[in-house]
Amino acid sequence: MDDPDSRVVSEVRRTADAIGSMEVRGAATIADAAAAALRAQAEQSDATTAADLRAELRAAARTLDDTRPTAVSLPNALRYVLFDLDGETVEAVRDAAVRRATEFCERLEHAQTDLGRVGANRLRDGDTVMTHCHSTDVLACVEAAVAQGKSLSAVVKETRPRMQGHITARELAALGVDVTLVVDSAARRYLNDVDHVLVGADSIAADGSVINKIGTSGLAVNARDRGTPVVCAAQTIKLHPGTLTGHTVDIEMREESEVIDPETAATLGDVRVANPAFDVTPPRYVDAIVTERGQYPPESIVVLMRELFGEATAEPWVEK
Ligand SMILES: O=C(COP(=O)(O)O)[C@H](O)[C@H](O)COP(=O)(O)O
Repeated sequence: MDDPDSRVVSEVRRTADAIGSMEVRGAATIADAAAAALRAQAEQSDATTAADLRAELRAAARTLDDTRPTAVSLPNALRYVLFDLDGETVEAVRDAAVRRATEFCERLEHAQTDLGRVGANRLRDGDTVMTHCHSTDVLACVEAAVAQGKSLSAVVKETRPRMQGHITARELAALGVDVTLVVDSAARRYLNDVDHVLVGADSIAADGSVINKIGTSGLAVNARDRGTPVVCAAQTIKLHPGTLTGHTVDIEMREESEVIDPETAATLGDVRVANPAFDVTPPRYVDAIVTERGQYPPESIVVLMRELFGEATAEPWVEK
């Protein structure tokens, strides 16, 4: 067979480009798109042997995995779809991949709904939350609380440099939440007025650290100083199995041009621009991690991780 990389279908390449350019963004949305892309690879492949189709699916998974490094939901999605493709015919492998991908996307949706119900229990009628970036898991909590008849307000950080706070503000306002948008540096000023800081996660490490949009850790430290509880809404797809065996989470560095346009940068002289996309909030600054399986103090998340992953962190798209 020719090089399996050359047989990756255009839908997979388009999805990979969309994830890399952040047209598709946010950990859960990325996972959903990646699973759907693998399904497309299985459906559209013209491989003639089961081994060829498996090699193609692995190549597609590598293409998707090479896009953004921090959200573990992406490799977790790929791992889920490629878990058990041992069939002896093309049809058997195709059916298994399509079934696993479909199942993954359905589970993701249900998990978010269940997580929303768990998170909503923390929110009381009349509460104000502060958000950072845009997280569909956070939105699910607020949406469930609103569905329970609670009236909520939100202070929304705009989240430089990509301004995902604008998406959050729009979506919360559409739910009927009373929204105040603030610049990131105004967050501390408003922490006395809020009842909860509510953030999402791209990865959760075995020690309970929360890896989320840059600025989360500073917000959490300030919240602790003010006595405001910090809650992280994260489906179990955000649990990072590699951290069980001591690996750290790779923090994505993005383009300078997201921070400052090249013309303005040129007027500054010899200045370097750094643009880390995520940071690590240590568990001592996080009060609870809300998952679809209930709420956990960050220090006990490792128990759930062992239950879900065992000690196995094999990556089936890496050729052995
Ligand atoms: O940090 C971000 C998004 O960063 P980016 O915009 O760089 O992808 C979100 O808080 C998490 O991904 C969780 O999102 P969700 O709850 O939707 O999975």
